[in-house]
Amino acid sequence: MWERFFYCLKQTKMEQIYVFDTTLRDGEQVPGCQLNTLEKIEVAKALERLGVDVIEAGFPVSSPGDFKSVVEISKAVTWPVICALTRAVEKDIEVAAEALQYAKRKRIHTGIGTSDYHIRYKFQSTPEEIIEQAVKAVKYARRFTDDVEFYAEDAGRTNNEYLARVVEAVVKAGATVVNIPDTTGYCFPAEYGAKIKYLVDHVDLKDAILSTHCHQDLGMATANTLSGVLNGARQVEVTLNGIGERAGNTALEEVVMALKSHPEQGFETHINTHEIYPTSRLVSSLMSMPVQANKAIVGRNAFAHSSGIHQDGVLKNVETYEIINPQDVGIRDNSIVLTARSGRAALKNRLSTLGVTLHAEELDKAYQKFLELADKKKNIHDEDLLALIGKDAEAQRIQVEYLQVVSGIDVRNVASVGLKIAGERFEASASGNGPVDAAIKAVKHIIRREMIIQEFLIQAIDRGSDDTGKVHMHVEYKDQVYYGFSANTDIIAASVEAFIDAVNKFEEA
Ligand SMILES: CC(=O)SCCNC(=O)CCNC(=O)[C@H](O)C(C)(C)COP(=O)(O)OP(=O)(O)OC[C@H]1O[C@@H](n2cnc3c(N)ncnc32)[C@H](O)[C@@H]1OP(=O)(O)O
Ligand SMILES: CC(C)C(=O)C(=O)O
Ligand SMILES: [Mg+2]
Repeated sequence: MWERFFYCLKQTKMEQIYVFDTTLRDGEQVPGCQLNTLEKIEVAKALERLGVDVIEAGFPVSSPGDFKSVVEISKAVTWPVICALTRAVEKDIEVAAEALQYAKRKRIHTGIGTSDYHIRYKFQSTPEEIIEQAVKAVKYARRFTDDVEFYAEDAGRTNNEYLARVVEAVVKAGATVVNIPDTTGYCFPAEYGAKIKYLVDHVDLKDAILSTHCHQDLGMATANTLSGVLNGARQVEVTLNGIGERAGNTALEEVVMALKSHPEQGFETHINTHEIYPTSRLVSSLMSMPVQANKAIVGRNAFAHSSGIHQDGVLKNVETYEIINPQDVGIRDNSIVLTARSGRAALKNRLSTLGVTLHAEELDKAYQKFLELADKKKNIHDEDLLALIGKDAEAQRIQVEYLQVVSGIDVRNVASVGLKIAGERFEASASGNGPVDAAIKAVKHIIRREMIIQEFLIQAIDRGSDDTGKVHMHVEYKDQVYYGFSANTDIIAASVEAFIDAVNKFEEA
């Protein structure tokens, strides 16, 4: 890694790769992913924070809703270029220009299919007529803006010689970006790279740049995009989480992090990578498109280590198994997931974060118990561990038998608690300013000591409303502070248990 870093320092200049995000156009073509205008504005603003250069906001002629969204996004967003898609049809171009009227910087993206499949079957046309229509469309679009991008749909399956003629013609007509889509995700990386190189070598591109737009039908979208960049493309068309038609588009996060992780290749983008994960989450939740757990960069497991050898390595030095710092993409931490494939190092580390230090022999014993449990249970949580090493409720002098709480808005918060102390049962009720206050007061009616809660921290372990809440508590008694801990999906129960955990410590002392 250092070698790459020093190589990079020696490089005089990194080349800029422009990031063209089409989450709101190609991504939104996915059934079930349609967003309303307000949601699109929210995504557009997130894309602006992320630092994309171009936002493809929609296809205005396709519906009044899409038209309105392009208008509103144009008003809401300041920095990125706002782009609208059209066919090589005058009406589409006029409507796009109208939708873009409020954009601070606007681009019309027009184009037509150039492969034999499209020319013969879709248009029943000829290669010469298609070039004519393409040129006409670009010239027409230039009447409304001098930022015109042309797409040669199905360029991936278009003969290179003919494609070069199309590109030459549209650049002469005024296109400043020419998009070479692998619309069907058919190309091999070397083939796609060679296509871009052929165009770079055979077309005068001093007034235009080439763009990649790759699809994922064979799982090669990112590889093809990078191959395009290495061979001369200077814009990449991508979507968050790789969403898009059929199997999807190239994922923004993959290309950006691949370029960032390989500075020796000499490319940079304007992306603020810390915004990648929050933007990915936003897109996933608004579009109701879950991200697969093993998705590169943004999947739940992308930085999770579950096998013992990996966990041991990561704990010694995270670079043994991580090529990206999760914080660089906006993920707070890497996670060590305890499973039957974990080793002693991971177990020891997790126990120490719970305030438990074990000697080698104790650790061996705990590890055997841990393996037995892990063979039965998929993931081992903190409360499982505490129970495992003997901090289970059964072993404590004071145990919570039951807890019942009534709380809510505009009701009195009351709690009833049953405790078992040295085998004998005690019950009490109390009210408080909240459910936790009521429950702790009820406990204090039973255990009549001068106890003061000094610190009280509730944390979610993972995420989601079904998550386990961890409670850490410092309870002062007779000028000494005792630590209490519990984890429970019910945070009120966890709070009472943590309090009792601390009380047990001074009762035992
Ligand atoms: C690869 C891509 O992602 S391309 C973008 C895909 N996105 C969309 O299709 C957006 C949603 N589409 C729509 O709302 C509609 O299809 C519209 C408004 C664009 C067109 O609707 P309609 O006029 O009803 O046409 P329809 O969808 O049935 O057929 C498409 C027509 O456009 C023509 N066409 C397709 N692409 C192009 C193009 N790039 N340039 C010129 N004409 C084109 C087709 O040949 C067909 O023409 P025909 O009816 O003369 O055979
Ligand atoms: C409209 C074009 C750019 C497209 O999405 C494709 O060819 O995949
Ligand atoms: Mg596409």
